[in-house]
Amino acid sequence: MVLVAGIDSSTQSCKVVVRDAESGALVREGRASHPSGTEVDPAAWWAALGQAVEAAGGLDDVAGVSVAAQQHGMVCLDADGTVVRPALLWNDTRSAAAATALTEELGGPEKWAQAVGSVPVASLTVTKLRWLAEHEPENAARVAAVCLPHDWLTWKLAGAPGLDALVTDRSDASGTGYWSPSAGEYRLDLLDLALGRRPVLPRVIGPADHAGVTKAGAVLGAGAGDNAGAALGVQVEPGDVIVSIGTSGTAFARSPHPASDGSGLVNGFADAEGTFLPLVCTLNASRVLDATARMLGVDLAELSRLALSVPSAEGLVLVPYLEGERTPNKPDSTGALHGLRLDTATPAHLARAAVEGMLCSLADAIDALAAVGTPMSRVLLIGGGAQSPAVREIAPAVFGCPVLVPAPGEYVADGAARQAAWAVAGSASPPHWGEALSVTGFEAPATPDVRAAYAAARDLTVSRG
Ligand SMILES: Nc1ncnc2c1ncn2[C@@H]1O[C@H](COP(=O)(O)OP(=O)(O)O)[C@@H](O)[C@H]1O
Ligand SMILES: O=C(CO)[C@@H](O)[C@H](O)COP(=O)(O)O
Repeated sequence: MVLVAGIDSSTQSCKVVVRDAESGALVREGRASHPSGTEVDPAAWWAALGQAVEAAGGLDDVAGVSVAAQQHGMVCLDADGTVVRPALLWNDTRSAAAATALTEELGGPEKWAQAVGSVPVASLTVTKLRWLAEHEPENAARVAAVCLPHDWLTWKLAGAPGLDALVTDRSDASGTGYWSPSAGEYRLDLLDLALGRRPVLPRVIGPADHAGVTKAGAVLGAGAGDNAGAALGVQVEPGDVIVSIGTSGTAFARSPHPASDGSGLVNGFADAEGTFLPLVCTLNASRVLDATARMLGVDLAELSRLALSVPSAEGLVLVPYLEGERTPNKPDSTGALHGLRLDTATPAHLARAAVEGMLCSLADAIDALAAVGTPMSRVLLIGGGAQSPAVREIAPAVFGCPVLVPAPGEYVADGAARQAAWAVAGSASPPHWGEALSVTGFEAPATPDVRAAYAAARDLTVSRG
């Protein structure tokens, strides 16, 4: 049996799956936690990857490995390949003012959407480089190469062979803000605009190309951004919209055409199969449930039970912008509770409002995807938050359509493993694994009143000052 491994280095943890390259059958798996915070020393990801690999029984017997990871994080290397400063993650909002300035300097949001498919917000790497140039000029001067979390981990797995060996893939390059998905080329002028010069950038290789070999001789795949990895892992079909509830909330679909949305709501990313992946991303998803459970002094299972113990939050609205927000672009916002009455001041109503508020922000994300013409025939719910019974049952009511939940799994790591199998096989398209995706369907009458109450409340927030 030929084995392949897939790695998901996500915001909260590192997950490794080892699968049969031909059938896709799961052979073994492992995971390890990442530190919290919005800036992280990449060494912590490398240590977690080592632990997760060990928990998965090692990689000495695999023929191929690919890494998918959280997108956008700025990893700066000096001329010796040493990390210059802790990586600024996708959910770090300190570069919000840089995003506004860059947007104006190029001539407005529409110009950026045309240039690179996305309008700068604090999440995009290009804004983090501008922040570095302005706030840490000494560190900026030491930067010899800039890469992303998955690029850096792939390079480490290859033995960190020199800056010229850095590679990335289309999906993650498309989240930098200096690579054009429609042209398939870096926009070095935008790198100049942000940083004032042009450090080494990873070479962008094709979806089934080889990024090198590991010490043990396994082929390294190109890797991917985690959402593109999930699309590969779910074996997404035309018309599928994937909604992922992890640290980030995302809604995305594969598309044959690049997206360009001057409103900034939709990111016109590339996917990991040679086409495109229009995507909307929020900063507040599963952690809204974690935080509400903490406030109520209960675990996630009890939070879910409480949320389902009342038929509605009865006008209580939780605006979920606890980390500020990316979509809509409100980096300085805070969360809020509106409509509180004596009779709704109960743990059950608060639990319900948290689930509904988080889902309403994702319903807005689905609407934004629809507004750029994304075909939608079914909605699939994945990510850690999709394990919550309350999320599964309330999502179809808030989204106003049936929701399918695939069997629990590590779909990002699975996508990376499928890419590794593709790289090993050298075939024209990725291998088809197994039967049709096993899903459970959830349906509920639509609750437009919940969306309306949320729409009336979502802008009523105070800034974090
Ligand atoms: N049963 C559950 N109910 C609600 N949330 C859950 C449940 N199980 C896991 N989660 C949430 O999933 C999140 C982690 O999901 P994951 O998709 O791995 O995130 P990331 O990819 O951002 O690291 C955590 O915030 C955790 O609270
Ligand atoms: O910024 C984005 C997508 O644009 C996020 O989706 C990150 O890629 C982090 O993903 P998770 O760790 O939450 O899965």
